[in-house]
Amino acid sequence: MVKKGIVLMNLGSPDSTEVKDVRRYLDEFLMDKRVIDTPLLWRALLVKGIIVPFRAPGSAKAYKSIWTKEGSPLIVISKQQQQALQEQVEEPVAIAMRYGNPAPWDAFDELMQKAPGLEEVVLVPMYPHYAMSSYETAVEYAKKVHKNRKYPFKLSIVPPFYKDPRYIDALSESIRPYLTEDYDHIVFSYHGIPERHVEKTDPTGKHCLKNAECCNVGNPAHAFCYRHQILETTKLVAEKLNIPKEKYSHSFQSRLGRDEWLKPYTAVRLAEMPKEGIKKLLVVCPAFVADCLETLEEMAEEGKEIFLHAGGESFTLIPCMNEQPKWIGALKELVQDAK
Ligand SMILES: C=CC1=C(C)c2cc3[nH]c(cc4nc(cc5[nH]c(cc1n2)c(C)c5CCC(=O)O)C(CCC(=O)O)=C4C)c(C)c3C=C
Ligand SMILES: [Fe+2]
Ligand SMILES: [Fe+2]
Repeated sequence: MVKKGIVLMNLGSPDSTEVKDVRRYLDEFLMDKRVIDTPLLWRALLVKGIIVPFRAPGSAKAYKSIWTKEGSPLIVISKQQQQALQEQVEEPVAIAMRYGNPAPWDAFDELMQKAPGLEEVVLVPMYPHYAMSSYETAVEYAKKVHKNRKYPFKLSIVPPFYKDPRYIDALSESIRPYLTEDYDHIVFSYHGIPERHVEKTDPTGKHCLKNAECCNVGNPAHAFCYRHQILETTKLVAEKLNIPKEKYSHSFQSRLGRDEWLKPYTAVRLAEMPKEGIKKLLVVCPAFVADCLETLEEMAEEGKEIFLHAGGESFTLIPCMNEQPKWIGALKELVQDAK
C-alpha cells in the first residue's frame, strides 16, 4: 500500500480574467504579510484602497493576453508537471497554490482519498530560491493548513534547490540549445523583492546588504538570502555552460511600488543594453519553473518591446523548464531526498 503523497505548490492565478476575479486574487496575494510587510491597518489601506482598485483592470488585461482555452498558463503547466511526475512515481501527486485554487487542503484531501492510510506528504515549494514572499509563505501556509485541519500524515518539505546539481543541470540543458544562436548577451532575470525583505530574513541581522560583497562572503545568512542564492544559480549555470563572464548578467523584474528593490532592475537594463552594443539578447527567468504572467507577458511582451524600442535587434526569451523530462527527473529525486 502506498503511504506517501507529493504536493507541488506554486503561487496561483486568478480563477478567470474577469476584473472581479483578478481583484479577489490580488487582494488575497497582497494582503499576505510576507508579501507586503507593513502593519495590518496600513497594509489593508494600501492594498484595498489603492493597489488593488488601480491595478486589477491592468492585471486583468495582462492575464487576458496570455490566457489559454484551458485557463491560466501557470495552472495549466502545473497540471502538466503533476501528470509528468505521476508517470515517474507510484506515490499520488497533487498540486496546490498559495493563493486561489486549488488550495492546499484540496491537494491534501485528494491525496488522502487516493491513498487511504497516508503517512507522509512531501511538499515541493516550486521556487528554487528562498524569499519570504515565495518559499517561506508557501511553507508556512501549508504547515498551518496541515496543523489546523489535523491531517494525520507527516509533512516533509523540500528545501530551496537553487544550487542543487539536478536543478542546475536541468536548467542548463534548457538553455543550451539557445546558445548555438548568434547572441551578444544572456540575461538571467529573476523576480525582484524589496531590499528590506532580504534584511528581514537575515538571521544574523548584520550580514545581508551590509556591504556590496556580502553575498560572496560565506555566511549562515545565505540559507535565507535570496540575493546570494540567485547569484549562485547564475554562476553555476554560467560555469556549466561555459558562458564567458562578459556575456552574462543578472537583473530583477516585476517591481511593485516605490520601495527600493534588489537591483539592477531588468526593465532599466533592457533599455540600456542596446546603447552598450548588446543587440542580440537571450533572456532566461530561472526563478520560475513554470511559465506564467511574469515570463509570458512581462518579459515576452513588455520586456521585448523595451529592448527593441531602445535599439535592440533580437530578443529571445528561453521558456521555463515546465514539463521538460530532465526537470521532472530532478523533481523526482528532490522528492526522494526530502526528510
Ligand atoms: C510586493 C509585491 C510582490 C512580491 C514581493 C513578489 C514576490 C514574488 N513573486 C513570485 C512569483 C510570481 N509572482 C507573480 C505575479 C505577481 N507578483 C506580484 C507582486 C509581488 N511578487 C503581483 C502583484 C503579481 C500579479 C500580477 C500583477 O498584477 O502583476 C507570478 C505570476 C502568477 C501568474 O498567475 O501567472 C509569479 C509566479 C516570486 C517567486 C517572488 C519572490 C521571489
Ligand atoms: Fe510576484
Ligand atoms: Fe547576501
